[in-house]
Amino acid sequence: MRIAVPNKGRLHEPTIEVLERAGLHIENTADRQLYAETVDPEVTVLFARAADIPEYVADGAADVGITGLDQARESGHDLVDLLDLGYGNCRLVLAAPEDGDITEPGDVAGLTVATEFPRITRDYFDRKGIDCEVVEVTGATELTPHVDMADAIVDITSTGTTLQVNRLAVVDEVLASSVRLFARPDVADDPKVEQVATALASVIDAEGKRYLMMNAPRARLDDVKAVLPGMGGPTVMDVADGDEEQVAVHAVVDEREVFETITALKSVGASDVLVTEIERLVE
Ligand SMILES: Nc1ncnc2c1ncn2[C@@H]1O[C@H](COP(=O)(O)OP(=O)(O)OP(=O)(O)O)[C@@H](O)[C@H]1O
Ligand SMILES: O=P(O)(O)OC[C@H]1O[C@H](OP(=O)(O)OP(=O)(O)O)[C@H](O)[C@@H]1O
Ligand SMILES: [Mg+2]
Repeated sequence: MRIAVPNKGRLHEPTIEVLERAGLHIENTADRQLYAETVDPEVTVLFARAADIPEYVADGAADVGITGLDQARESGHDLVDLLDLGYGNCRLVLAAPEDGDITEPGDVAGLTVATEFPRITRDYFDRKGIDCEVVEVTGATELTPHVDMADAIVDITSTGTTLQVNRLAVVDEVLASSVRLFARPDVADDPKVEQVATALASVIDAEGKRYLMMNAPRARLDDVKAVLPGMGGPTVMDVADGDEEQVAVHAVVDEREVFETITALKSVGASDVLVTEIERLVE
């Protein structure tokens, strides 16, 4: 099975990291190599531009691909969105000069909109029944309203800095995007594809979770359990050195609850509390 992943740009590093954490270690990647093997002999990685990945998957050059939802939509290919990987979060927005007359989508009627996403943009205006001209550019879209190339743009924003620097204001949201695992419809149910999706999901599910280990007085076990918000019940084990009074307790806790939980645990007699990260969580 082949997975297409971004070869450069902002999605490259986090994608490699999530694959590594899912246990799909990539072997001997010389920079800019097109293909790489993984520790799983059945899984090969194909490096491609984020924008080309939907095409690679649709054509069968790869079976699944990791890229932004914006890229999948722009490609127009029918792909199955298997999993949200939770990074590359951004919005495609309609934006126009701050001090101009465009304050709602309808104001663009009869005018020109520049974008790197012509298909998404045309679909958006078609759905709204707004007639405007869409011109495709390949970068620096934010400049076009200032050089009389366009009246408005449809472009990616996340922090809003680029729009602000270019004195553009958001008029409407066109699409909320994040990085997804996509499959070609004919392989979406393939056991190997499901195995990869499960492994990647386990990484996402482990994020923001911590594993707590502690000793607790056996007599206060119910109090200890009561303050552990964890998933399901905690694991309780006898302590090996034969101290009958103490048990070892392990639990998975939301990262945001760790601080309060430790305070509460101490107050019910827990000691030697260890907090560790979780690499994967297969539910
Ligand atoms: N500012 C941003 N914040 C979050 N996600 C973003 C942002 N810009 C782009 N993305 C996401 O990353 C994807 C690829 O963008 P990126 O800039 O990494 O690639 P690129 O511009 O195609 O790179 P290159 O031009 O170097 O090939 C976008 O399609 C979008 O899903
Ligand atoms: O809201 P912001 O946080 O400012 O992010 C938005 C900017 O990020 C992307 O550009 P990128 O940095 O990928 O540069 P590029 O145009 O070279 O792809 C996008 O094309 C916007 O220009
Ligand atoms: Mg970019």
